[in-house]
Amino acid sequence: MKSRKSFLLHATTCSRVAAFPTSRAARRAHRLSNLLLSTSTSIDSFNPIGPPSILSELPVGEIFSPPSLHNPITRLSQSPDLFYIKNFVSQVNRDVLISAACNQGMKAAGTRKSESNTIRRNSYLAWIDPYNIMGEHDETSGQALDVAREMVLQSQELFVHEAMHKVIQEGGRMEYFFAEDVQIAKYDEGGRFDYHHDGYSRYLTVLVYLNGVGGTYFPFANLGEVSHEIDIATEENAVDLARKRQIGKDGILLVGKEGVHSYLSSWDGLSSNSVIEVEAGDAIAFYSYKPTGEKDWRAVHCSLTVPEEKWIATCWFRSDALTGPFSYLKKSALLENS
Ligand SMILES: O=C(O)CCC(=O)C(=O)O
Ligand SMILES: [Fe+2]
Repeated sequence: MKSRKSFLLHATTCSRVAAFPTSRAARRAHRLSNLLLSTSTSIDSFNPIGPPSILSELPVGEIFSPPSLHNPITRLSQSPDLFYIKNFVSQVNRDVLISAACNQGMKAAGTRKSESNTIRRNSYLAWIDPYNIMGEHDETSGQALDVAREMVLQSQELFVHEAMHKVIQEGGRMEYFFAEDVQIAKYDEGGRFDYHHDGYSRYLTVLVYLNGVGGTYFPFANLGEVSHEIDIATEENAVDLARKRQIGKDGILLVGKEGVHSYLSSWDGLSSNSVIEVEAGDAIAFYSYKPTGEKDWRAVHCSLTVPEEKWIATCWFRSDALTGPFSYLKKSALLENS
């Protein structure tokens, strides 16, 4: 159980290590101890870079139907947090995104770590800026902007924690997150994206299957609260541990029209909880950081080698403040002001 005692422990540890001016830190510590007496929300259970309250309380396997949307959301995993959204983007809108990406000319995918890519194979990218800052577009890309903007707004409404938007003064708003441009990715037959963490302060990912081909695999999904080697892993051994997991038995594999046989050589040990069927337009949302602001290696995932052309659209939400070195203190401040 997360107790008040553990709150105290963290609060003291943080103020000792952080290079904040002492007087300010002392005032903060004082306010934090008052807070401790006045609220039942503990710093450990408060996670603004996790799901909003309504979703964080949803048990694994249960469905939530948001009033504003016809699309039910199912929780697939807790720790790492992973959700599945039925029919998130309509066929017309999916076609718009694909056409706009083709018109733009897709570029072979690199990663920030290397241009000559070894972790991605046969995959191509285009980016759509929902706010069209560059200002020029033809008709197809004009429609794609609207679709991308809708996707970002819906995603943030459903999956960004309420504490990440603050009203600062009457009418004023402060946001502790930002959305990247929407990425459209295409994999040719034989394409894949090896195990990775989405990284770079990307704490929330919303990924839409545009043509009904899946292949996304989360090797550590549903590990639950039990501690595991992955919790003390470094980036390199997180990938090694991921490779030891058994697809179809451990974690969760999202499979589309290509069928589960595309990824499994044998049906032995196949567990029905470990395979989720997706259709074109469905989406997943997952969170990649721990409440402390450190990377959560449980969120490592990949796209397995796909047997046919695959299209996805992805929106990443970032928070430099809450995933940076002082994230814990900033989180405390958010809790204090909430
Ligand atoms: O293609 C997929 O299923 C996963 C893609 C992914 O993990 C990424 O783009 O970061
Ligand atoms: Fe990813």
